[in-house]
Amino acid sequence: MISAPNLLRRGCSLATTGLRRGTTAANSFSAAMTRRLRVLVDMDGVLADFEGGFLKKYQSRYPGEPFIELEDRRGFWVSEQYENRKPGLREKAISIWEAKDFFLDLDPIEGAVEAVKEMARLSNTDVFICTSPIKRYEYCPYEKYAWVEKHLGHEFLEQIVLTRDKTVVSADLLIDDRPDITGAELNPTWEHILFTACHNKQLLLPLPTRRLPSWNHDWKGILERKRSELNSSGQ
Ligand SMILES: Cc1cn([C@H]2C[C@H](OP(=O)(O)O)[C@@H](CO)O2)c(=O)[nH]c1=O
Ligand SMILES: [Mg+2]
Ligand SMILES: [Mg+2]
Repeated sequence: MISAPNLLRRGCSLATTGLRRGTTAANSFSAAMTRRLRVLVDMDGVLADFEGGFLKKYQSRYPGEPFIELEDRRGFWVSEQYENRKPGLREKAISIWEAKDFFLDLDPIEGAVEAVKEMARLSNTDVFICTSPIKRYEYCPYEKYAWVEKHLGHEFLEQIVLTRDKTVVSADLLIDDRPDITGAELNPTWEHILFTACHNKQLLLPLPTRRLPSWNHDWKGILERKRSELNSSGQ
């Protein structure tokens, strides 16, 4: 059994106050406390349609160049597959997401806005949007904030975590379309849930990686399973 001070340190909230007579302090504390679930939700490829937005702007800027249909996309990096298709396309691809308004104009992924708003309303649940800016920083960081305000509302600006290294952010779950998420922390606290995207749909995942195929699938079930795992392991 974890001690009450320990539970407090782990971020539990007091659901009720006061100890009832006839119960031990430890029992009262564990009954009265609820462990909050912290979920990181990635932005590009999970909330914002990076791949669809890229293809649309690429085709209109470079109408004479070959392009890759979304169903034929393979590998996380768009620029690598374009360069393999035709040498020189790497720079053209990069020019698309480095341009002004690329990140701001991205359409929301189907069901994402409703799902994340609903997730944030769940009790004992904290949701953060955890997203990596590109290193050309003229537009991208600003536009990511502006996108969140436009689609999720002003209050969601409190929930943004901008980082190039998601492994140093502590949480219970990270819902992200990138298959290989590595960084300075070799043992991130979160469990990665791979959000299915055109570039990762054919990948065979190393066990025990789990997928969320879309926002129309049972994301609540994934959160509830995690919540009960954490409760039963006493974390
Ligand atoms: C270059 C590139 C970036 N991105 C996204 C991932 C990062 O956002 P996010 O962490 O929100 O998924 C961001 C910077 O690399 O752009 C792709 O999804 N595919 C790409 O090919
Ligand atoms: Mg992503
Ligand atoms: Mg909540």
